[in-house]
Formats: sequence, structure tokens, C-alpha cells
Amino acid sequence: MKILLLGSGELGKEFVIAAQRIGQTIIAVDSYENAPAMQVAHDFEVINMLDGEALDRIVAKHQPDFIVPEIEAIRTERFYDYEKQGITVVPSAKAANFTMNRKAIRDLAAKELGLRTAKYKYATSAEELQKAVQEVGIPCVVKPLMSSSGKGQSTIKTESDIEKAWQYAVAGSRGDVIEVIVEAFVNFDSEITLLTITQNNNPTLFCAPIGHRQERGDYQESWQPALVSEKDLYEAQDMAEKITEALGGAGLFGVEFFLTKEGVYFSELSPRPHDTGMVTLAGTQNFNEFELHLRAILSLPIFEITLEKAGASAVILASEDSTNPTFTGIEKVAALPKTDFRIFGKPTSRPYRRMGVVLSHDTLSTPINEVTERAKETAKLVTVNS
Ligand SMILES: Nc1ncnc2c1ncn2[C@@H]1O[C@H](COP(=O)(O)OP(=O)(O)OP(=O)(O)O)[C@@H](O)[C@H]1O
Ligand SMILES: NCC(=O)N[C@@H]1O[C@H](COP(=O)([O-])[O-])[C@@H](O)[C@H]1O
Ligand SMILES: [Mg+2]
Repeated sequence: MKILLLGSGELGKEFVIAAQRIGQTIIAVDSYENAPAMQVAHDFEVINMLDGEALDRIVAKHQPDFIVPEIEAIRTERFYDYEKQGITVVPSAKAANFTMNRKAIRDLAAKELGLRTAKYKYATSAEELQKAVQEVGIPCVVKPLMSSSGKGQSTIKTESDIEKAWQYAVAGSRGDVIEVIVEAFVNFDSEITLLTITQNNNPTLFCAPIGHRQERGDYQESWQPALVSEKDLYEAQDMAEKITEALGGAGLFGVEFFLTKEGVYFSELSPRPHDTGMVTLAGTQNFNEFELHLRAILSLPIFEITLEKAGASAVILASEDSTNPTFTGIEKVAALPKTDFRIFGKPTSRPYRRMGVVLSHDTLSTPINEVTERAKETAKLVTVNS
């Protein structure tokens, strides 16, 4: 099959590797050359994926069987047409289109499906934000409607933060929409990603929950399995099933939840492998999240997902801008038992850019916080030089 991969970061790279292993053809696309997934694909294209005409051009040129979005900021409105042309958009045009913009997915979850979410409002100017903050209450979180990995996200703790939060959101917005969502701050005990796999003609499957810790809206460590009560897990699975069914199609979704004393809150979801799901590269499951995504897309039945080990991932971040980033300390990581790592091969670095990940694993009876602590400490051994 021919797969057009829209977005070529670290998640795409592992997806391509999984696809190469079973003989698929991949054209990797991103806005810059030599992106991680391009380094392992058959062919590549460099375009602005928010430009509908540029998208049309490469779809016509390559005539793919599948279009697999890897990021959110794509002119996803075009996907409905590609579906009509007989191309399978993964997991569906609706799923990609609804999750490109926080508004569509949040309204679907809260209003149409009645899932529990933080109280929220939208704003298109600093003045509207003032009003929205009053309605939602302080503290609250402001995010551009189009952004990911925490870009443009900030927490309002006092009224004097409002103007700053607006400016920051506008600057961090990825797409061409100048609008923000304001969410009441959820004082959660923990947060999880529930990897949910919808299949053609087979039942929906769930991976063991993944716990994670975030800073600046971006994940720092993730671990699997996360300790979740049976009741909370059941609630989360029920919500994940409802929302993935409403979005349609086959593939792996990363559904994010906050766990609180009052129950489970739906936060958001990725209709594709999730960054916190990179923990599955530690061998925690019989199939990692990229292999699961691929199998679901190709309608290869997934008989079962088994949890094999306890695992954790911890990010390796750059601290400076560079056009030639290099790494030191890798040999120290390599010398450790039950430890592995990935360096994504991003051609440039900037402060806080995720450049690699450290993976640790252990037996299922090992306390998960020990495995996580080990990954976290090990990641500190690596320095990204500029
Ligand atoms: N309403 C909220 N209350 C408390 N914390 C929040 C809230 N919204 C977001 N956060 C924190 O910020 C993190 C990032 O938020 P969110 O997942 O919405 O951003 P994102 O930019 O879509 O990130 P990604 O693309 O990496 O998933 C959450 O995982 C959580 O830790
Ligand atoms: N939370 C979403 C996420 O983790 N996405 C991953 O990060 C890449 C962009 O990285 P970059 O900003 O360093 O180019 C994306 O291409 C995807 O692999
Ligand atoms: Mg998120």
C-alpha cells in the first residue's frame, strides 16, 4: 500500500519504521527538509500543510491509498474530498478535521456526547478573553485553538495575567485561526493517556493506561501501567469508546483524561499515536503504539494487546538554538541495564525542543515510580550541544 504521511516528526519516524518492516511504501511530508520520518521513508515532500492547493498537488502526484496525518495543523477540510476520491484518511476525515481545532472536538465531547470536561469558553480578542475568564473563573488555562505540545498555553492566576495570556496564545498559535479556549483549571490528582484502537470489523481495544507528567504543557515523563482505580478506568474507557466511535474510522487514538476526586474529566485526544505513548517503545506491550496504529489502518486483525513489562520514557530536550545539534552522555545511558534510548535526528534545535527520549523497563512487579525515576535520572545524563 502507498501511504502519504502528513507530518514527519519522531512519532511519524517510528510509524514509518513499523510500516517499512511489513513492506509498505511511505511518502513523508513536512514543512522542512530532512525531518525525522523523511530519513526512513521512500520519498518526501516539503510543503506548507495548511495550504490546501499544495496538499491537493501532492495527493494528485502520489495517488496514495492512505493519508496518515501526524500533526494537527493541516488543511484538514480537504480530507473530506480525498475520502470521496476513495483514499482512506486515517482514522477518518472527520477525526482529523475535528481534532485540528480544539473547538470542534471540545464541543463534540461536552455538548453532543455529554462527557465531563472542565468548564470552558472561547475568545477572539483580549476583551473577549477578559469576559470569558470572568465566566470560567480563576485559575484557568488559555490555549490557542490550533496548537500542540503546549505551544501558546498559559495559566491565568490573577487578572493581571489576562493580557499576557492573550499575547502568548496568539504568538504560539500554529494555524491561521486567532481564537483561544479558556478552561477552568482542573485540580487533578493525576492524568493519563488511554491508547484506544478502533478496528474495521473488530472490537475496540484499550492499552493499559499511561501516566504522565507535563511541564509548560509538554510531556516530560510517561509510564505504563499507570495506577488507576477500576472505576476510573471504566469511566475513561467508556468515554474513549464514545468519542472514538463518534469520530469514526480505524486507527489508534491517544485519549487524555484528568483523574480527580470527583471522577474522570475528558481533556482532549489525538487521532494518532501520542507522544506519551512512546513509552511503548520500551517493550511494555506485545505491539508498540505505532505497530497498533498501522495494523488497525491496514485492517490487520489485532487479536489482543498484552502488557509485558513496566516501562517509562523521559524526554531529552534541547536548551538552545542550533543548526548542528550534537549529543554527549549517550554512552553513559547505553551502559545501563534495562535502558534504551532514541535520538530523533531533528536537523535543528531550539529551547525545549524534544530531541530524543530515554526508555526504561522492568518486570511488572517493579513499582512503576521506580522505573519512572530511573528514566528521568537517566535522561539527565544526556546533553544536547549547540
Ligand atoms: N484545564 C486544565 N486544567 C489543568 N491542567 C491542564 C488543563 N488543560 C491542560 N492542562 C495541562 O496542560 C497539559 C497540556 O494540555 P493539552 O493536552 O490541552 O495541550 P496540547 O498543546 O494539546 O498538548 P499535546 O499536543 O502535547 O497533547 C495537560 O496535559 C495538563 O497537564
Ligand atoms: N504533542 C504532539 C507531538 O508530540 N507531536 C510530535 O512532535 C513533532 C513535532 O516536533 P517539533 O515541534 O520538534 O518539530 C510532530 O511531528 C510529532 O511527531
Ligand atoms: Mg494533550
